[in-house]
Amino acid sequence: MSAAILPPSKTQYLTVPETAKDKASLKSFDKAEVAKHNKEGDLWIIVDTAVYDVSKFADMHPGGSHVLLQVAGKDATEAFFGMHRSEVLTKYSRYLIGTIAGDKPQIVLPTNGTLSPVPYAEPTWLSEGFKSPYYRDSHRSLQKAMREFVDAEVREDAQMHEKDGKRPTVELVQKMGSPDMNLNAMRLGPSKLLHGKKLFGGVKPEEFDYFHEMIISQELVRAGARGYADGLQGGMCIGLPPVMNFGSDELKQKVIPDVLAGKKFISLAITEAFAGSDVAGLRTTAKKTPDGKHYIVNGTKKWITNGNFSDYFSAAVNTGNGLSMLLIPRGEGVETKLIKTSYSTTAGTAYITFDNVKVPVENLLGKEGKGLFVVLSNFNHERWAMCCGSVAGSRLIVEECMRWAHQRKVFGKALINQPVIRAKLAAMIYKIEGLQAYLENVTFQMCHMTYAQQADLLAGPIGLLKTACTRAAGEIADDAVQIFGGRGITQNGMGGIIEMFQRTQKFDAILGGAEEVLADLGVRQASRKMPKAVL
Ligand code: HEM
Repeated sequence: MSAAILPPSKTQYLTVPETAKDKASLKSFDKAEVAKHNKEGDLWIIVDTAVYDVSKFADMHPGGSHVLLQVAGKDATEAFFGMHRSEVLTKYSRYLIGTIAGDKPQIVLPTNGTLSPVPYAEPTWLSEGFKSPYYRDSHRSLQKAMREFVDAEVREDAQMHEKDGKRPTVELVQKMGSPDMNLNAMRLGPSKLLHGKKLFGGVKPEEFDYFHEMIISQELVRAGARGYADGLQGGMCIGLPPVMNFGSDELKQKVIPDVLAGKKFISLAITEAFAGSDVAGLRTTAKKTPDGKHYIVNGTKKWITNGNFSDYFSAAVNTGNGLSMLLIPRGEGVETKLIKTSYSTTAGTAYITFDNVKVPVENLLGKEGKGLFVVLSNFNHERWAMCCGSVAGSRLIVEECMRWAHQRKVFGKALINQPVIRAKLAAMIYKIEGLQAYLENVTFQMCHMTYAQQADLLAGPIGLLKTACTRAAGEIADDAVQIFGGRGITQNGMGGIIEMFQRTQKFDAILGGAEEVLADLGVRQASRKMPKAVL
């Protein structure tokens, strides 16, 4: 891998008046003119040199009209930024009527695709002045394209469905799967599926590596909706690889193109109420019919991501001679119902019952009784992908805390002036910086190892990395809530992202292998490689 050392993509920021839809209609006022509009029904305020006529809005203001009347006709900048995210200004720009003549706005807002200027909000390789040996031009162009795509097309859908609990918009998934983007296929890592395809961000199929995949995962996290992140093809990322790697050619032909195009949906159905990480304890059975042409499947599955809207289930079943993997299409005898978990039902997390489901033997994935191998074969990749998301999620929290610590004033000064707050920020920062470096090292190894080498050498390190990520996420969530106070446990407003994170960070500590199991795996693997000679 060549060490391309390029400057990060340019950032672009606009002042609030510059983002107004109808800039031409904005007028120029002096402060004395604004001061005249200081009562109910005629209420103007100034926020960062922009003048808002909130006369009609006052009664609808979620914080009440009283607080607005207190600053009527005045500069309310400080009061405003103690209570709101800056995005509120663009969302309500319809009340913007002008600017204060001669004053220069201080607040700037990012345009779509922009890198954050907040220190530690971006990984080192995207921070101005820093270098990294891992990333080439194609990584940078993909990152830029992904950031723009998430800002322009994913975030709104994510925020809407995180709240209403409905599945991610199918048209968006189909767009991601279109021949112009092929983003769904890219989310499955470097594979034959990419050959000859046009890839998003101008990446050439032959240069696509795990760093590209990491960029996709980390950028999607910036939509700030944990349930939605799993809802948006989380099932495909783990449910399709068993078909890709162990299905017959006919099965692949039938299933893969439709799933990648977003016409059909798939999930991985392993866990049961009876068994989570203990895969050997599964009770779903598949018995062959006397003519040997079908399996009859009976049993249940629980916590199946995307299960509620999936057309296919890559399911672990007991075939009497051990565990086997079977692709079960939705049909007679398959029932799914939503489970309400701590995150949004947009993820489609389901409880599934298989009641005498007839499945053709051709749907067997791999060999009968050798399903454990199929299950294990994608575990490293799945866990590594979860690490990518977890680190990016934690980083988003650091960004939020940095902003808030500088914005929020208590006891007459900004929070950042309190040593106890700085100590919490320091602990957050060194955790994410350490974890991103750890992740990049593991990713680099993945890029340079065969599949067999990865299985031999990386299962332990990835298990430990995932444990480190999720332990850190727990501590970061805890510190973030303390920094945000009541807002950290309130879903709307300033602390919304913190609240979401503290409520959902545990998903990564449980899904894809429980934290304790993976930590133990890491040490057991190391122990197995311990040379006798040094004892
Ligand atoms: C252009 C002017 C304003 C707009 C469009 C606006 C909009 C909003 C919105 C959308 C919320 C809901 C929470 C959120 O999404 O952040 C809110 C809450 C609130 N606003 Fe405003 N606001 C404005 C000005 C002000 C000013 C000047 C003050 C104080 C003097 C204020 C005080 C509050 C308070 C106290 C809350 C409740 C916060 C909480 O529950 O923690 N607002 N405002």
